[in-house]
Amino acid sequence: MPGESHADVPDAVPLQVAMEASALVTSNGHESSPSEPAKTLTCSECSKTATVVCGGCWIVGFCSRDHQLTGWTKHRPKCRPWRVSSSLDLGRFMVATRDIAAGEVLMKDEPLLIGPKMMTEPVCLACYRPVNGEYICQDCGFPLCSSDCEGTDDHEPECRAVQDSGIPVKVSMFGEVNSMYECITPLRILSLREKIPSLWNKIMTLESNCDMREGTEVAAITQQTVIDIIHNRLNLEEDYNTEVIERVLGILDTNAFEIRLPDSSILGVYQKGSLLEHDCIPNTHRTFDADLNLIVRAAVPIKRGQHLTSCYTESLSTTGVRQEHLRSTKYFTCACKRCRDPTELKTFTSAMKCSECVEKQEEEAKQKRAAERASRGRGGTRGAKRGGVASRISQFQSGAQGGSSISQAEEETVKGPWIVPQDPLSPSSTWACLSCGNPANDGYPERMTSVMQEEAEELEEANPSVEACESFLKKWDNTFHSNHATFLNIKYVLLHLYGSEEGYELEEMTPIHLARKEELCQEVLKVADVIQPGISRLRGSVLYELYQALFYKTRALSLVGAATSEQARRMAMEALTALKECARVLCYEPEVQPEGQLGLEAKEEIKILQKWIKEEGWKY
Ligand SMILES: C[S@@+](CC[C@H](N)C(=O)[O-])C[C@H]1O[C@@H](n2cnc3c(N)ncnc32)[C@H](O)[C@@H]1O
Repeated sequence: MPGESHADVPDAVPLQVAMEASALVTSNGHESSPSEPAKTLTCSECSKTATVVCGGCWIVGFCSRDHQLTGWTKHRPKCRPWRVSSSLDLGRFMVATRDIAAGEVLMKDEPLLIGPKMMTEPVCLACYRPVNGEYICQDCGFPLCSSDCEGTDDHEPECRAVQDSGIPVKVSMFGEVNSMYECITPLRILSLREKIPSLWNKIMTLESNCDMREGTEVAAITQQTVIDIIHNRLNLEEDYNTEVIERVLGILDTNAFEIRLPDSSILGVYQKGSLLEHDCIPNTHRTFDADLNLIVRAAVPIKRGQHLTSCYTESLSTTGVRQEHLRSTKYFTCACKRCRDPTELKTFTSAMKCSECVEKQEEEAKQKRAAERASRGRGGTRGAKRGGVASRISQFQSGAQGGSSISQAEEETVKGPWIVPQDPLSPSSTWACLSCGNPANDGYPERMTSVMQEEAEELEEANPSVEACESFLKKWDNTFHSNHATFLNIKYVLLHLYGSEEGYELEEMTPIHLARKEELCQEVLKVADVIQPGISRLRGSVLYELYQALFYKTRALSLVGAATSEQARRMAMEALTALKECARVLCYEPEVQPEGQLGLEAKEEIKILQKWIKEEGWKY
């Protein structure tokens, strides 16, 4: 159109280039290739033979750049770098139609419906802040935060249903899960059938897994709670039969996203977002904006033809836990490359230690040390052994020179003394040691893992301290791999406590404690880089802590003259690299979230750190 700005119109890609890339994708053997632009592709403006395709989607053709520009207003709402495909195994899924850069927005999706979580403590049914019963809705009795939240559209369905039942709700326990809330989000969906049929129809297109859900424990539990409340407490049996409620429950189980708000979490149902396939190593990253739109970005570069994936489960958990969660709530067995590999891509996040092999290795190491001592006694280097603090500080300095305290982990091979499931996709798999091949006793890994897991949960709930976390790790160190998911969760807590707990404030921390903080950050990051690569909140928040550990370490060692200026410069540059990566990774997080705030702080601190490095006189 004359005078219209074309600043946001994607490039025109010559048809030949698009076709060659398409052939490349197919010949590279990616799981699925995008629909190749047909040789007879026509211009979507004038129907002449196309010579270019839109560089935003690589799907729609034009005869010229001019027609691409004139057609942009029409094409723009549909222009996206992915298309929907389907298969028998996966149902519908999304495939990249062109190469996508990390950070690129793949979709912005408005919520079809928002509601409280099924298992929630009482929250305001309009703004979702936790409530204490001081204010209740005059019409239905559900607690709200104030009169401002009364009469909102969101709260209308349950409010009307309770009013029609003639018996107001009475919530008397606060701060703990209340079963009355389980029916609210399902009821909000059900009410759309009459109120907004177009929205209802969209929600009904989502996968419900109803046939798989039937007869399961999850279905039995919801029968007792949700269906009973809707039928018997709210007298809505004639409006909503069991079948339709179960379908809605299935849709919620399968598709609802949990949205973190500053003081609570809620559920959101999204149409496009629901088509993302699961992978335990996702290639997309999601956030929610202030209007609760779902924003999905590429977490890593994505190649044309690759599926777009998201992680439906807790990625910092063992294969057994992830598989069980996916089977019982999403009704499929994940066969991603992490799940299929007993070592989980050498992260060993489910592995136990084989005590016999460890003892054997320790004995061999002892004999090797003794032999070395004997050879030193015959004229080798004298006084090489330095114990305790001195050795930790020297380790700490060598870290600054490019060595790493986790180099042992670097050398880990799939032949280590690690007990892993032989068939990780089977819940009844046998476990065996990768080194000696001996199988573990039946059920032993599962029992030990759940005992440790329970203890870790108690620890996390009890406001843990540095001391408590360290003794937990020490207690289980002989039984589990140091990258076990439960260890990593405790290490994540611990690396934050070093630097914040009273007595461990950053300014006060000893070099040894700073070294420990750095070591913990490196250990968690090393796994996070594999299981949550690229743009990830986990990586971002650990990188910030790593920057702090490195910065204070540099300062502490420089102050006491324990680092040469070259070493100090190198450590400071490492701190700067961690900080820059942290800012890059967290720049997409909403400001209302702690990670968003951390990203902003990181951005500011980059300038301060650069100034400091300059003032210290180190070149960079
Ligand atoms: C949120 S939906 C994804 C969209 C869905 N495929 C559809 O057609 O509507 C989740 C469901 O998709 C299927 N699914 C997603 N990821 C999968 C995967 N990695 N392997 C097998 N099935 C998967 C499962 O049926 C799962 O319950």
